[in-house]
Amino acid sequence: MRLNDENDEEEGPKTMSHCSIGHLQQEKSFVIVGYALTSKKVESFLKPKLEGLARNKGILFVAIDQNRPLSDQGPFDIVLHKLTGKEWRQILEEYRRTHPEVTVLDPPDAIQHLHNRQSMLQCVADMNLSDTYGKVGVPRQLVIKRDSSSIPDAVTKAGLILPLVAKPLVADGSAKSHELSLAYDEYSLQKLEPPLVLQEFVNHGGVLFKVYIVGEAIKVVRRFSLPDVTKRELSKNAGVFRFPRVSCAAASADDADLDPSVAELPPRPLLERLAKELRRRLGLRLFNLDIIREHGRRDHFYVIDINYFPGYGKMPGYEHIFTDFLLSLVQSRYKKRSV
Ligand SMILES: O=P(O)(O)O[C@@H]1[C@@H](OP(=O)(O)O)[C@H](OP(=O)(O)O)[C@H](O)[C@H](OP(=O)(O)O)[C@H]1OP(=O)(O)O
Ligand SMILES: Nc1ncnc2c1ncn2[C@@H]1O[C@H](COP(=O)(O)OP(=O)(O)O)[C@@H](O)[C@H]1O
Ligand SMILES: [Mg+2]
Ligand SMILES: [Mg+2]
Repeated sequence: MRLNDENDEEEGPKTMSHCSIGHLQQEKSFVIVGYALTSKKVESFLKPKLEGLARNKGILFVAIDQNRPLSDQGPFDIVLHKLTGKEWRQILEEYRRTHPEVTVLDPPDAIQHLHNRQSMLQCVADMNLSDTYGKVGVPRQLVIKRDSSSIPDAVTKAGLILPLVAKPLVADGSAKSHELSLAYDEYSLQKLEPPLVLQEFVNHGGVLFKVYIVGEAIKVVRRFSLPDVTKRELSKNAGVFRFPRVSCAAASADDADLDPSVAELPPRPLLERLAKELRRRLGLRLFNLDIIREHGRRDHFYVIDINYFPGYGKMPGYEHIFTDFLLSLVQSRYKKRSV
């Protein structure tokens, strides 16, 4: 059943009462997706084109009111969320327990796993993926929990090779969690505030691959990244340098005139294996990976970052991919029920 025609595609969201949502869900088999997102995320993700296409496919997005009990809202088929805080996590866990019929995208404890830059990459390290298409690993890294004066010794003991990228251990989406630095010598790292992850910087030709995952769908785009650090630069420089959010701020590198050996996308079968295994190990369906290729080694890849519910608004064709995914969730639930 279609609620509106193609011309209505650009229309904005509708506010609905509990009663009218229930009516739409039951009578016209609409899929009701409750969402709890920041206003920034609503703007970048829930664009009129997505909402219009969704409505034409029988999906309605309904804002969750955080000031009212979740159980009093809906009924929802799917809950889509990206909010932080212990209180919200508890609300969601309780809701999942009392509403097993609702798909919560994604489970809070699985998301929590990505909020620490050590546990985030552990699954990739454990997989140790290596096949005819290539090798996927993580850069060598060291966690400094406290006492910045111990850093030079710890770096020497661990045998980490400079330069190092210093990243806040916590990756909770706050501005602070994105304040990264590049260190040319280990002594200067004493200036930084633990808890930190110190990661070997891998030269990768200044381009990274953003691998977006939406359920079983995978989409890869190129982004500009930090330039390579030469041996000469390393020997001439000392200190730690804060760097801005390069990949986020930079324009897409998809249309740039790049060296083909740098621009070549990672092999599709390798990404498919990686995504499938990570979906299973992480228990997540909505995430992206930042992947780099070691400069000059065609089939050596490193995952450097994993983000929950990333900026899908920048993923080409996300409206179709996302709505198909939402429908597939409901269909697989329906199939399970009727077995
Ligand atoms: O806002 P956007 O569209 O830039 O999305 C951010 C992502 O950008 P990208 O997917 O790389 O384009 C961004 O990815 P990167 O940090 O660039 O790797 C994060 O996923 C960010 O979420 P959080 O701050 O880590 O919770 C994302 O921010 P939120 O939109 O989730 O706040
Ligand atoms: N080990 C690394 N080697 C080379 N460049 C890196 C490395 N780690 C991070 N970077 C660069 O720093 C950027 C931000 O790091 P990332 O771990 O993705 O943090 P954030 O979660 O803030 O996006 C990356 O997009 C990439 O350009
Ligand atoms: Mg990143
Ligand atoms: Mg990140």
